[in-house]
Amino acid sequence: MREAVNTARRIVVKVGSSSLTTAAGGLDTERVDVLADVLAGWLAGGSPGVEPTEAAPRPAGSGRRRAVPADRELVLVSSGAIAAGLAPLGLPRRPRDLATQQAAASVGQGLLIGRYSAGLARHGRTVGQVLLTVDDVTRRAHYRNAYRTLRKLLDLGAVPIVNENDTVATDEIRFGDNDRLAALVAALVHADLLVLLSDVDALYTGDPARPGTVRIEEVRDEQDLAHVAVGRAGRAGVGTGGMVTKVEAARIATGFGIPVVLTSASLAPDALAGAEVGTFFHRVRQRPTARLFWLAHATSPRGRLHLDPGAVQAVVGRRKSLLPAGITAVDGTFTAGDPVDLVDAAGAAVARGLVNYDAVELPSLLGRSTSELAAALGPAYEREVVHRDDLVLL
Ligand SMILES: Nc1ncnc2c1ncn2[C@@H]1O[C@H](COP(=O)(O)OP(=O)(O)O)[C@@H](O)[C@H]1O
Ligand SMILES: N[C@@H](CCC(=O)OP(=O)(O)O)C(=O)O
Repeated sequence: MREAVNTARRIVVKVGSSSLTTAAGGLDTERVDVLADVLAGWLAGGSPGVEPTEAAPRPAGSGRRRAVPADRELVLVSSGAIAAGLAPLGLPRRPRDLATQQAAASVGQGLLIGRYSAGLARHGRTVGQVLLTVDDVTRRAHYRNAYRTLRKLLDLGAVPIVNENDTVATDEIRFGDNDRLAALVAALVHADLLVLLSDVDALYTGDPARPGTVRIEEVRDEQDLAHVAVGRAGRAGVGTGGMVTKVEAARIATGFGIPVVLTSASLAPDALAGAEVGTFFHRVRQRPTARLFWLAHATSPRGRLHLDPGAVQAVVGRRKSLLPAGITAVDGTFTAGDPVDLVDAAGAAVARGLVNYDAVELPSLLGRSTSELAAALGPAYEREVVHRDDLVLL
């Protein structure tokens, strides 16, 4: 039994397109219903899977509805909009071009959320659709807004169902995969557990279609992943990121202190009951503050500050603030307060931080000491370019 699963009170469950679609294409309504039953079972505090899963609708408030303890909260991140829109639009396979994907998502998202609404209503649960773009979880003002909406839905006892807002997301600003989005949502709501459900029951040492690969039961650190061939999306042809994005999502979540279970949708009842199925990623002990986590994983840097080797050593090795003297060049257009990357001589990003100057101010300050700047320009110029409290190492 997994203690971290059994004690989790607020969870984020992400389900992939491959677990929600039929072999012929289109939404597998039966599988959506089963998932809704399993999730409602977990919310009700019982052993999921013991909860009745009959397909027939049952009136809300009927005698069989369980009392709902308020201490369990669930956010569902569901893919499947594009896949669900294919059959209704007569599309034989997942389109490659963005416009057709957006059209399919537009049709499919409604069908998807409609089915979840009906499925969870059978258990007296209300769902709320939350469609997010990258900006909503990367820009700080939006991030707070997204948090407030999710928090309010949870407070009102609803189940937020999140997906990327595919119909407006362009190639440039797209997440493209919901695994990373789910990890960011888990961090956003301070979840106790992230559950990634796919069409494969666990992370394997290599492509599970090949003979000889074995299930990885748990991952404690990067060492455990050293010999794993993490591959792209599966044969179903509807998923996007494959294991690459799931392992990346697990890294993000565990780095925020959130353990992750990766398994198949069909094993979800066992996984949620704490059984040792799938792959369990242990949390990495050190938990950054929410603000620094946001800085490392959710922001898009607005510029780059090039550091000389001494400044890299000071910032990375000694955790010092970045001063103008150690900067050799500046790229990008940013204003004070924006996130920027600090890069070494080879151009590799070593840290990210909130900059204290506008981009236009910096060139004339580079290479000069703070005391020299203060004497020449006034005490306001004594400030660090990036303060160490606003810095996170990458
Ligand atoms: N090392 C691995 N272990 C498990 N699955 C893997 C591995 N490498 C690649 N895969 C593939 O990743 C697929 C799951 O990813 P994907 O198709 O994107 O699913 P989803 O739609 O659930 O996000 C599996 O079907 C499997 O074929
Ligand atoms: N937003 C897209 C999901 C893209 C995606 O991440 O798919 P998947 O790899 O199946 O989780 C959709 O709803 O179709």
